Amino acid sequence: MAAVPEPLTFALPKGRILDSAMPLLAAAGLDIRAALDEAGRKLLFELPSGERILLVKPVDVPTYVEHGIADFGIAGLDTLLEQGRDLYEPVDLGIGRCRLAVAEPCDRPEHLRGLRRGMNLRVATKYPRCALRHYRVRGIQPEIIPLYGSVELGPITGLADQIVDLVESGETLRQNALVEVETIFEVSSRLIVNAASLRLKQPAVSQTIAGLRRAVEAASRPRLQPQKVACT
Ligand SMILES: Nc1ncnc2c1ncn2[C@@H]1O[C@H](COP(=O)(O)OP(=O)(O)OP(=O)(O)O)[C@@H](O)[C@H]1O
Ligand SMILES: O=P(O)(O)OC[C@H]1O[C@H](OP(=O)(O)OP(=O)(O)O)[C@H](O)[C@@H]1O
Repeated sequence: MAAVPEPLTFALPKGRILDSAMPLLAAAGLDIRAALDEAGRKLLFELPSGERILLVKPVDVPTYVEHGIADFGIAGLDTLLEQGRDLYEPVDLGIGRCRLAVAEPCDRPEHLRGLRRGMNLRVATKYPRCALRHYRVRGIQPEIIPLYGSVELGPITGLADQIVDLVESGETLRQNALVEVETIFEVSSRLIVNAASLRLKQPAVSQTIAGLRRAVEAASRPRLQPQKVACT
Protein backbone atom coordinates (compact mmCIF):
# COMPACT_ATOMS: atom_id res chain seq x y z
CA MET A 1 0.00 0.00 0.00
CA ALA A 2 1.37 3.45 -0.94
CA ALA A 3 2.25 5.72 2.01
CA VAL A 4 -0.15 8.62 2.56
CA PRO A 5 1.84 11.84 2.01
CA GLU A 6 2.33 13.91 5.15
CA PRO A 7 0.30 17.16 4.99
CA LEU A 8 2.25 20.36 4.51
CA THR A 9 2.47 22.93 7.31
CA PHE A 10 2.62 26.68 6.66
CA ALA A 11 3.82 29.28 9.19
CA LEU A 12 2.05 32.46 8.18
CA PRO A 13 2.77 35.91 9.62
CA LYS A 14 -0.12 37.53 11.46
CA GLY A 15 -0.85 41.09 10.39
CA ARG A 16 -0.31 43.13 7.25
CA ILE A 17 1.61 40.49 5.28
CA LEU A 18 -1.09 37.86 5.72
CA ASP A 19 -3.67 40.14 4.09
CA SER A 20 -1.53 40.61 0.97
CA ALA A 21 -0.45 36.95 0.90
CA MET A 22 -3.98 35.50 0.97
CA PRO A 23 -4.87 36.18 -2.70
CA LEU A 24 -1.53 34.64 -3.82
CA LEU A 25 -2.02 31.60 -1.62
CA ALA A 26 -5.59 31.21 -2.93
CA ALA A 27 -4.39 31.42 -6.54
CA ALA A 28 -1.88 28.67 -5.72
CA GLY A 29 -4.70 26.44 -4.41
CA LEU A 30 -4.43 27.29 -0.72
CA ASP A 31 -7.57 29.21 0.10
CA ILE A 32 -7.33 29.97 3.80
CA ARG A 33 -9.99 32.73 4.09
CA ALA A 34 -12.92 30.60 5.30
CA ALA A 35 -10.80 28.51 7.68
CA LEU A 36 -9.21 31.68 9.05
CA ASP A 37 -12.61 33.24 9.76
CA GLU A 38 -13.77 30.03 11.42
CA ALA A 39 -10.57 29.68 13.46
CA GLY A 40 -11.38 32.73 15.59
CA ARG A 41 -8.46 33.10 18.05
CA LYS A 42 -7.03 29.67 17.24
CA LEU A 43 -3.38 29.86 16.14
CA LEU A 44 -3.24 26.40 14.57
CA PHE A 45 -5.90 25.08 12.22
CA GLU A 46 -6.35 22.71 9.33
CA LEU A 47 -7.70 23.42 5.87
CA PRO A 48 -10.33 21.05 4.38
CA SER A 49 -7.58 20.01 1.93
CA GLY A 50 -5.42 18.85 4.88
CA GLU A 51 -2.70 21.52 5.09
CA ARG A 52 -1.93 22.85 8.57
CA ILE A 53 -1.70 26.61 9.17
CA LEU A 54 0.25 28.17 12.04
CA LEU A 55 -0.40 31.86 12.71
CA VAL A 56 2.85 33.29 13.95
CA LYS A 57 4.33 36.68 14.85
CA PRO A 58 6.21 37.76 11.69
CA VAL A 59 9.63 37.75 13.35
CA ASP A 60 9.10 34.14 14.53
CA VAL A 61 8.22 32.65 11.12
CA PRO A 62 11.84 31.71 10.21
CA THR A 63 12.25 29.90 13.56
CA TYR A 64 9.30 27.57 12.86
CA VAL A 65 10.58 26.85 9.35
CA GLU A 66 14.23 26.34 10.27
CA HIS A 67 13.27 23.90 13.03
CA GLY A 68 11.07 21.95 10.61
CA ILE A 69 7.84 22.61 12.55
CA ALA A 70 6.57 24.24 9.36
CA ASP A 71 7.57 23.26 5.82
CA PHE A 72 6.85 26.72 4.45
CA GLY A 73 6.75 30.26 5.76
CA ILE A 74 6.41 33.81 4.55
CA ALA A 75 8.91 36.36 5.84
CA GLY A 76 10.21 39.81 4.89
CA LEU A 77 13.74 40.10 3.52
CA ASP A 78 14.44 42.44 6.47
CA THR A 79 13.73 39.62 8.94
CA LEU A 80 15.68 37.08 6.88
CA LEU A 81 18.80 39.25 6.56
CA GLU A 82 18.64 40.19 10.23
CA GLN A 83 18.36 36.57 11.39
CA GLY A 84 20.64 34.94 8.78
CA ARG A 85 19.12 31.45 9.06
CA ASP A 86 19.65 28.28 7.09
CA LEU A 87 16.58 28.38 4.82
CA TYR A 88 15.65 28.15 1.16
CA GLU A 89 14.01 31.22 -0.28
CA PRO A 90 12.63 30.14 -3.65
CA VAL A 91 10.00 32.81 -4.39
CA ASP A 92 9.95 36.59 -4.05
CA LEU A 93 6.23 37.14 -3.47
CA GLY A 94 6.44 40.83 -4.37
CA ILE A 95 4.26 41.84 -1.40
CA GLY A 96 5.16 43.77 1.78
CA ARG A 97 7.30 46.13 -0.25
CA CYS A 98 9.22 48.71 1.72
CA ARG A 99 12.87 49.54 2.40
CA LEU A 100 15.26 49.48 5.32
CA ALA A 101 16.62 52.99 5.67
CA VAL A 102 18.62 55.34 7.85
CA ALA A 103 16.73 58.40 9.04
CA GLU A 104 17.47 61.36 11.27
CA PRO A 105 15.79 64.55 12.54
CA CYS A 106 15.30 67.10 9.74
CA ASP A 107 16.41 69.91 12.04
CA ARG A 108 19.52 68.36 13.59
CA PRO A 109 22.34 68.07 11.05
CA GLU A 110 24.96 68.33 13.83
CA HIS A 111 25.32 64.54 14.02
CA LEU A 112 26.99 64.72 10.58
CA ARG A 113 29.77 66.81 12.03
CA GLY A 114 29.96 64.29 14.86
CA LEU A 115 30.22 61.44 12.35
CA ARG A 116 33.13 63.10 10.59
CA ARG A 117 34.90 63.65 13.90
CA GLY A 118 34.29 60.00 14.83
CA MET A 119 32.03 60.91 17.74
CA ASN A 120 29.77 58.21 19.13
CA LEU A 121 26.67 57.85 17.00
CA ARG A 122 23.60 56.39 18.75
CA VAL A 123 21.31 54.39 16.46
CA ALA A 124 17.90 53.08 17.55
CA THR A 125 16.65 50.08 15.59
CA LYS A 126 14.74 46.80 15.46
CA TYR A 127 17.56 45.56 13.15
CA PRO A 128 20.83 45.62 15.14
CA ARG A 129 22.74 43.25 12.84
CA CYS A 130 21.74 44.93 9.56
CA ALA A 131 22.43 48.35 11.09
CA LEU A 132 25.87 47.38 12.39
CA ARG A 133 26.86 45.91 9.00
CA HIS A 134 25.70 49.10 7.26
CA TYR A 135 27.73 51.45 9.47
CA ARG A 136 30.82 49.24 9.79
CA VAL A 137 31.48 49.13 6.03
CA ARG A 138 31.52 52.93 6.24
CA GLY A 139 34.09 52.82 9.03
CA ILE A 140 31.59 53.91 11.70
CA GLN A 141 31.16 52.02 14.96
CA PRO A 142 27.78 53.21 16.31
CA GLU A 143 26.19 52.50 19.65
CA ILE A 144 23.18 50.38 18.72
CA ILE A 145 20.09 50.90 20.88
CA PRO A 146 17.71 47.96 20.25
CA LEU A 147 13.98 48.75 20.25
CA TYR A 148 10.97 46.58 19.43
CA GLY A 149 8.71 49.20 17.82
CA SER A 150 7.88 52.92 17.50
CA VAL A 151 11.54 53.36 16.59
CA GLU A 152 10.86 56.86 15.25
CA LEU A 153 10.53 58.03 18.87
CA GLY A 154 14.27 57.48 19.38
CA PRO A 155 15.56 60.77 17.93
CA ILE A 156 12.51 62.78 19.06
CA THR A 157 13.11 61.91 22.69
CA GLY A 158 16.90 62.21 22.55
CA LEU A 159 17.44 58.47 22.94
CA ALA A 160 19.24 58.24 19.58
CA ASP A 161 20.80 60.38 16.81
CA GLN A 162 19.62 58.23 13.92
CA ILE A 163 17.29 55.29 13.34
CA VAL A 164 17.46 52.29 11.04
CA ASP A 165 13.89 51.25 10.28
CA LEU A 166 11.42 50.25 7.58
CA VAL A 167 9.99 52.96 5.38
CA GLU A 168 7.08 52.44 3.02
CA SER A 169 5.17 55.65 2.25
CA GLY A 170 7.47 57.81 4.40
CA GLU A 171 4.46 59.09 6.33
CA THR A 172 5.68 57.94 9.77
CA LEU A 173 9.01 59.70 9.19
CA ARG A 174 7.31 62.89 8.00
CA GLN A 175 4.88 63.03 10.91
CA ASN A 176 7.75 62.62 13.35
CA ALA A 177 9.97 65.27 11.74
CA LEU A 178 12.51 62.76 10.45
CA VAL A 179 14.12 62.56 7.04
CA GLU A 180 15.46 59.50 5.21
CA VAL A 181 19.18 59.86 4.52
CA GLU A 182 20.11 56.48 3.02
CA THR A 183 18.40 53.32 1.78
CA ILE A 184 20.12 50.18 3.06
CA PHE A 185 18.12 47.65 0.98
CA GLU A 186 14.72 47.15 -0.64
CA VAL A 187 12.40 44.72 1.13
CA SER A 188 9.70 42.34 -0.06
CA SER A 189 8.23 39.18 1.45
CA ARG A 190 9.66 35.82 0.48
CA LEU A 191 8.39 32.25 0.51
CA ILE A 192 10.79 30.29 2.72
CA VAL A 193 11.17 26.51 2.83
CA ASN A 194 12.68 24.10 5.32
CA ALA A 195 15.77 22.44 3.85
CA ALA A 196 14.72 18.87 4.76
CA SER A 197 11.13 19.34 3.50
CA LEU A 198 12.55 20.31 0.14
CA ARG A 199 14.19 16.88 -0.12
CA LEU A 200 11.74 14.68 1.78
CA LYS A 201 8.34 16.05 0.82
CA GLN A 202 8.64 16.04 -2.94
CA PRO A 203 6.58 16.48 -5.07
CA ALA A 204 4.12 18.38 -2.82
CA VAL A 205 6.74 21.01 -1.93
CA SER A 206 7.72 21.56 -5.58
CA GLN A 207 4.07 21.84 -6.58
CA THR A 208 3.46 24.53 -3.97
CA ILE A 209 6.56 26.47 -5.06
CA ALA A 210 5.52 26.27 -8.72
CA GLY A 211 1.94 27.29 -7.87
CA LEU A 212 3.11 30.36 -5.95
CA ARG A 213 5.55 31.31 -8.74
CA ARG A 214 2.66 31.23 -11.20
CA ALA A 215 0.44 33.24 -8.84
CA VAL A 216 3.14 35.92 -8.45
CA GLU A 217 3.66 36.07 -12.22
CA ALA A 218 -0.07 36.41 -12.84
CA ALA A 219 -0.39 39.11 -10.16
CA SER A 220 2.45 41.14 -11.68
CA ARG A 221 1.09 40.99 -15.25
CA PRO A 222 -0.44 44.32 -16.27
CA ARG A 223 -4.21 44.10 -16.34
CA LEU A 224 -5.86 44.79 -19.69
CA GLN A 225 -7.94 47.95 -19.57
CA PRO A 226 -11.57 47.31 -20.52
CA GLN A 227 -12.16 48.73 -24.02
CA LYS A 228 -15.18 50.86 -24.83
CA VAL A 229 -17.25 49.10 -27.46
CA ALA A 230 -19.02 51.37 -29.88
CA CYS A 231 -22.63 50.33 -30.43
CA THR A 232 -23.74 50.73 -33.99
N1 LIG B 1 5.19 49.86 6.55
C1 LIG B 1 5.40 48.71 5.95
N2 LIG B 1 5.10 48.56 4.67
C2 LIG B 1 5.29 47.38 4.05
N3 LIG B 1 5.81 46.29 4.63
C3 LIG B 1 6.12 46.39 5.90
C4 LIG B 1 5.94 47.60 6.62
N4 LIG B 1 6.31 47.39 7.87
C5 LIG B 1 6.71 46.11 7.91
N5 LIG B 1 6.61 45.51 6.72
C6 LIG B 1 6.94 44.13 6.36
O1 LIG B 1 6.07 43.31 7.13
C7 LIG B 1 6.81 42.48 8.01
C8 LIG B 1 6.04 42.33 9.27
O2 LIG B 1 5.86 43.61 9.82
P1 LIG B 1 4.73 43.87 10.88
O3 LIG B 1 4.82 45.33 11.24
O4 LIG B 1 3.41 43.34 10.38
O5 LIG B 1 5.22 42.93 12.04
P2 LIG B 1 5.61 43.28 13.50
O6 LIG B 1 6.48 44.50 13.55
O7 LIG B 1 6.13 42.02 14.11
O8 LIG B 1 4.16 43.65 14.01
P3 LIG B 1 3.53 43.40 15.40
O9 LIG B 1 4.49 44.04 16.38
O10 LIG B 1 2.22 44.12 15.23
O11 LIG B 1 3.41 41.91 15.56
C9 LIG B 1 8.16 43.17 8.15
O12 LIG B 1 9.16 42.23 8.48
C10 LIG B 1 8.36 43.76 6.78
O13 LIG B 1 8.90 42.82 5.87
O1 LIG C 1 6.67 54.67 5.74
P1 LIG C 1 5.38 54.26 6.37
O2 LIG C 1 4.33 53.91 5.35
O3 LIG C 1 4.88 55.27 7.37
O4 LIG C 1 5.64 52.88 7.15
C1 LIG C 1 6.72 52.73 8.00
C2 LIG C 1 6.32 52.30 9.36
O5 LIG C 1 5.71 50.99 9.30
C3 LIG C 1 6.36 50.14 10.24
O6 LIG C 1 5.84 50.30 11.52
P2 LIG C 1 4.63 49.46 12.10
O7 LIG C 1 3.35 50.02 11.58
O8 LIG C 1 4.85 48.00 11.85
O9 LIG C 1 4.76 49.76 13.63
P3 LIG C 1 5.98 49.47 14.65
O10 LIG C 1 6.67 50.79 14.80
O11 LIG C 1 5.32 49.02 15.89
O12 LIG C 1 6.90 48.43 14.05
C4 LIG C 1 7.79 50.69 10.27
O13 LIG C 1 8.49 50.26 11.43
C5 LIG C 1 7.57 52.18 10.23
O14 LIG C 1 7.34 52.71 11.51
